[in-house]
Amino acid sequence: MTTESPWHLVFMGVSGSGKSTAAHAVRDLLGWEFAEGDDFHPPENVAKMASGRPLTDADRWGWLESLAAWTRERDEAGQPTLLSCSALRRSYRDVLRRGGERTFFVHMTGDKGLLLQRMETREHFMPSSLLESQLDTLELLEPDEEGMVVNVAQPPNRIAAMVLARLGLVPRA
Ligand SMILES: Nc1ncnc2c1ncn2[C@@H]1O[C@H](COP(=O)(O)OP(=O)(O)OP(=O)(O)O)[C@@H](O)[C@H]1O
Ligand SMILES: O=C(O)[C@H](O)[C@@H](O)[C@H](O)[C@H](O)CO
Repeated sequence: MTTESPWHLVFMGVSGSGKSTAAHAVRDLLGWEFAEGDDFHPPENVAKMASGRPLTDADRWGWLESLAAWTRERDEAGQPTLLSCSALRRSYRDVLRRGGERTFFVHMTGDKGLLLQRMETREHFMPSSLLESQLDTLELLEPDEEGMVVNVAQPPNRIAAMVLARLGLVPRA
């Protein structure tokens, strides 16, 4: 009997696009282990963003590697995962795909006005002034990348249901 590789769902998109919220909603349905990408940033990265300066590729590589390593560890143990990570560029997603064969990206999108409004009404180290550079850096999923696009202007439980339906996953009892 062959065992299929576990799924690794990465909720991607610019800051404030609702990655963590959607991932939590999916976790509530599936019970899979979840990692918040922001928690893996070294303190220098967080300090840089908090001071209103965007990260560079060089700032991001080590962080992405640590996320791929977290995923890979679980992949080898046969465990599916959920991760929130901006994964803005194709090359960043290439690193994350090393975490496991069945990596699937859920790209959270929304109008800039809505994202700004949501960023401004939450407590977070990321200033809304960085949204512009996040949008400039973003590279959309390419046709050969496994994933889907979801508009964040709908309730988290509906987003979660769409993700499960797309992958044929069934909520735990
Ligand atoms: N589907 C939704 N409906 C209503 N509000 C939402 C939705 N998704 C997220 N929000 C709100 O928008 C804000 C940003 O959401 P969230 O923290 O999940 O985004 P994020 O992409 O993980 O952000 P970051 O990458 O900056 O940490 C939060 O205040 C959250 O409650
Ligand atoms: O690649 C990046 O620039 C970072 O991941 C940011 O996106 C933040 O970590 C996150 O969005 C914080 O809110």
